[in-house]
Amino acid sequence: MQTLNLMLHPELKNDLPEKIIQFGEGNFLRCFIGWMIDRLNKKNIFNGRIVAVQPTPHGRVIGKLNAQDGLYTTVLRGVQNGATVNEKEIITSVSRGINPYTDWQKVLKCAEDPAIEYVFSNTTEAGLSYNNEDKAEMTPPQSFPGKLTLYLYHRYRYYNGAADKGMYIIPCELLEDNGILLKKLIMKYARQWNLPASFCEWLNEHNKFYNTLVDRVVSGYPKDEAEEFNKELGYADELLVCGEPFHFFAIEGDDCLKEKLPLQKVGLNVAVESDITKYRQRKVRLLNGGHTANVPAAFLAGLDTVAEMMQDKTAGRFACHTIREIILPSVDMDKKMLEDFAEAVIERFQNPFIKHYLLSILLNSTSKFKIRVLPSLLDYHRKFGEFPQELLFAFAAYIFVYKPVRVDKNHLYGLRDGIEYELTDDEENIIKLDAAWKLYNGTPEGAEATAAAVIEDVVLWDADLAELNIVQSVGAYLYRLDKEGSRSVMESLL
Ligand SMILES: NC(=O)C1=CN([C@@H]2O[C@H](COP(=O)(O)OP(=O)(O)OC[C@H]3O[C@@H](n4cnc5c(N)ncnc54)[C@H](O)[C@@H]3O)[C@@H](O)[C@H]2O)C=CC1
Ligand SMILES: O=P(O)(O)OC[C@H]1O[C@](O)(CO)[C@@H](O)[C@@H]1O
Repeated sequence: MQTLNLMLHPELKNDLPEKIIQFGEGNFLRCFIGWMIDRLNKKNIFNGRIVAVQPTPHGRVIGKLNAQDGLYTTVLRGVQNGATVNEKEIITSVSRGINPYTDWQKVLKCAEDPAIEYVFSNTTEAGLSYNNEDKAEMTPPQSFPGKLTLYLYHRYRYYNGAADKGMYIIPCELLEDNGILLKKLIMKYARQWNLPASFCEWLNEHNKFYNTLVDRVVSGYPKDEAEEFNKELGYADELLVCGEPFHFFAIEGDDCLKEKLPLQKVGLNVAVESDITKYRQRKVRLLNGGHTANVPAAFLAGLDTVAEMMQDKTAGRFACHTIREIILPSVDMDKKMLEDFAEAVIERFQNPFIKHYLLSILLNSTSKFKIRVLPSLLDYHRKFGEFPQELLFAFAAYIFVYKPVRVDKNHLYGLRDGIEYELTDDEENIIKLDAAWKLYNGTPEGAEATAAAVIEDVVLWDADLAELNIVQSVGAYLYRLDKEGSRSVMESLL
């Protein structure tokens, strides 16, 4: 089988100028930014390509990307507005990849190119951070913000701080106020490395950092189906990336960016607005909260993926009910906007092509519960004067998955149907949950003591939940989970 490249598909060659430098070459960026820029180019709008830079020394993508002349395939599969979507497309918006650990000068050369005005990134949440060991003399520094500092400093010097040579910097890492954070990190490097104050002024005045929120589930390379894809497409593509049709990109920005990068013009689901808080809240509460409120109970009921959860007669109905009837009304936002988003989330969760494991979602459940579910529990009470039983049960189900058979630092091992499973969370959280479960002696009083130890821990929740008087109810659900099992409790709540 031949590999996808320009020899195989010479008609895909284009000579569009490079306009974007992108830190990251992972699945998400290829199926989101690369795909969006391709959409623009195919409509003759942006007419520019992306240079992708590998963020860590251990990348395996750049070699393949260059061997394929920057080409790769996106496969978007799922149900959207009731209709089945199955779109396969060769993306031609990436010109080349650079490994900065062997070719740092090539990266700096891009900083000299006046046409390259945009920076995109997705280096995972871990990548948007400061590394004390980074030095200005390194070629390159380890961290992404360190690399970008030197990149921008090179551009600043090359153009003598020209006002019109600043960059549009659009990080896509899933962190609140990611643009502000990236700018802070760059400023910190500039100070730490004693770069001139005039460089910081240039950064401040002539470069724009945007906060964003990205949303699309990208499952990556379809290992189990690679053979079938190769046969169907007529070539082998090691960078083939699968994702869902749904996509949403919110950018906290102005009309200037809307005009320069007119993503909406080609029908992309993009919002460029002065405040993106509502989009973040909508996603965190309904999509991520929809996961965290339902996944522990579904996992305890013996299910393994989100699609399985949604197909299950009990867990699926329970998840839809919790999202539509409990979480949604708790959020203060335009009702129609929330309803549309909730229906889209339910459809996305039902996507049979995406294998999203419940155990992956259970990662760091304590902080997830605090940020994603607790606000819905509290807001519902504030608005309707009572606590929703579904979320009290969700609280109990979260505590129940942490019932340990043993713990090891930041890992906790539980037992489901006689088989061990592994959860990962902060070590301090694991210690607390482990200690709370030591209070359970198989009685309703023991379950209440366990619930109290978790709920009344002010550090876990950054709040004093004792005054809510929910311990008794959560304790009772905990006891029922132990005696009846998750499925039976869910059924009783429907
Ligand atoms: N796959 C998805 O559905 C979505 C993923 N995301 C986020 O995007 C990020 C990347 O996901 P994928 O592209 O699916 O994964 P991937 O494994 O394909 O790509 C990961 C990328 O991050 C870089 N990276 C990893 N650790 C790093 C570090 N410590 N410092 C700097 N760079 C680092 C890698 O070099 C690579 O470029 C994740 O943090 C994820 O939360 C966001 C929305 C959807
Ligand atoms: O609820 P979790 O575990 O964060 O998973 C959320 C999923 O939704 C996304 O936030 C979609 O944008 C992805 O990062 C992830 O695949």
